[in-house]
Amino acid sequence: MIKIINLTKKYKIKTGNFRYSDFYALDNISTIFKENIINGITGSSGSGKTTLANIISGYDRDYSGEVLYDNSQEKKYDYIRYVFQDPYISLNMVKTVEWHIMTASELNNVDIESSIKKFESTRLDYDDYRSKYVNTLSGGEMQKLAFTIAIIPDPKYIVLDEAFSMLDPINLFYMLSLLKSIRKTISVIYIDHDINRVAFASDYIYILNKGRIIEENDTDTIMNKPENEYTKKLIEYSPDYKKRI
Ligand SMILES: Nc1ncnc2c1ncn2[C@@H]1O[C@H](COP(=O)(O)OP(=O)(O)OP(=O)(O)O)[C@@H](O)[C@H]1O
Repeated sequence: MIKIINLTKKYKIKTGNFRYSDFYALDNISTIFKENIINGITGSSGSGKTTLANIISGYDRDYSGEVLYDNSQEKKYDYIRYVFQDPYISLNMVKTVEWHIMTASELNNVDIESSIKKFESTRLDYDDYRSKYVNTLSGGEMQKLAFTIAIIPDPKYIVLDEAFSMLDPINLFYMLSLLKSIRKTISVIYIDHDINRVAFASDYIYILNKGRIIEENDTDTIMNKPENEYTKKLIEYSPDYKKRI
């Protein structure tokens, strides 16, 4: 279980000559991200989703408040893995798919066969892709490879920050279904600015607005009986063919 207590991330913003003001990207938030489910986080652009992902994954340690992993401030090496929206960050463009799968397997002491199975669970055929260089893959294929590498060590949690943003609806459906099938072994924190996609994938939803969790609840309650006006607006404005302008 990941627990955050009074988590605050503050930036100093320059407002003039020698004048600064505080900007709270995360403003005193406390919650729990449960195990064995898909925890969905959504909210508008700039609401703090990536800031939160960076902190809980351990990439950003400059914050106040606490992040506890199974009630401890320290987390084991393979406790949590992070998949960024931009696959260029985690992949080596001049290496092959095979190099990535082999390297991730060796580094994590995982047998290659099981890593290949994970690659193929994303609906890409290993023999077709193994000798391809990453810089020849499509954006969606790169995102699938980045996802595979993150799940190779079987982490307890995986954080996906808009990690499937380059996939077409059919491949997105497959990947979200894959998340549902692995959530009992790898708990998921799924971040997406589209509330419909989050609702499709998640068991439980957190709504972020201006650095605060303004509402959290199980998916059906959030979508059918939202309490907060901002949540209602997110649902209302989400693209829907029947409401087209
Ligand atoms: N280095 C920084 N200095 C000042 N402000 C920052 C810095 N990094 C992020 N912010 C601000 O923090 C807020 C939260 O940013 P964050 O990237 O977490 O938003 P987000 O919800 O992930 O947005 P998006 O969906 O657009 O990616 C934004 O208003 C952003 O401008």
